[in-house]
Amino acid sequence: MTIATVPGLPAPGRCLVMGVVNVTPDSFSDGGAWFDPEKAVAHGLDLVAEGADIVDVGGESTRPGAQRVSRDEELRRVVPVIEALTDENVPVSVDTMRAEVAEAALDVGARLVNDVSGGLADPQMPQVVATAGVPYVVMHWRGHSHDMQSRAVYEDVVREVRDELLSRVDAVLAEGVDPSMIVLDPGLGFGKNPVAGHNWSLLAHLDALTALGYPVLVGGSRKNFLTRLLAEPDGTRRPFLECDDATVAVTSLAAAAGAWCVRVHRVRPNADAVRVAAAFRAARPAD
Ligand SMILES: Nc1nc2ncc(COP(=O)(O)O)nc2c(=O)[nH]1
Repeated sequence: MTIATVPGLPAPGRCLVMGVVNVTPDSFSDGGAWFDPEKAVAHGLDLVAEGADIVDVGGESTRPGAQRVSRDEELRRVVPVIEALTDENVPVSVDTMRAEVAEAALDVGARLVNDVSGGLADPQMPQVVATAGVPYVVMHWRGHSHDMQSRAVYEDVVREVRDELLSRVDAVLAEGVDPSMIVLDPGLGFGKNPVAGHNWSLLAHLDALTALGYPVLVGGSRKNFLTRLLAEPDGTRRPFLECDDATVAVTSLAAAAGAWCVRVHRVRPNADAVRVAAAFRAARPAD
């Protein structure tokens, strides 16, 4: 059982750990903590010291209901942070839906483009990625945050997410993106109804995506499906910042199921979890 690799990124024989640096005032679980560029850079370096293989830098909150930030504001937020981190040889991915932001990030050394819209938000994105020849995360997405939850309706969420991702893959391949550079992501929390269990269905059937032959990235860290699962008997939701232990459990499950990478806010415990999962997978006969 090998975990797929992506050229130009670490291939340590285990699930990778992508540490999150949101340079935003309003991301759902850590909004504002790293809005100051110096704090953002220091946090990124801390995440690498804790074991992050990649640092994901984003400047636009994608929490449900969020309004978009301007291109110029997004550029102002992420480019200096990415440049400072790449100057320290940190492998950085840029979390953006905008081709111009991706281009600017690649120009200052970002090594991967993480596009939550899978190329739907900006038709120029696939060409930017194809020209740069860098890994491209194509996440399942059904529209911008302000109304994405209205689209969280499925007959069969696993089949529909798989099929919609494959149609995005066809679209970006047609724009010249190299198939070896594509990473798929089920988009946990994006246009998925936590009450309907969509996120758990996708996690429990990750093989529907890993079987397609592309590396799979899973981003479940601190998300609503966890705050709901861990709610008090009276329904009071677990605070986001108290969902890091549950996130580690999700990491273990995803990595054991063959995920290429997990995207997390707390790195150290998840870096341990992917090593546990690698030992577990190595002890099982090849699937
Ligand atoms: N590829 C990928 N990127 C993402 N970017 C942001 C968020 C939202 O979480 P955050 O606001 O805590 O960063 N989730 C994902 C995700 O699940 N997958």
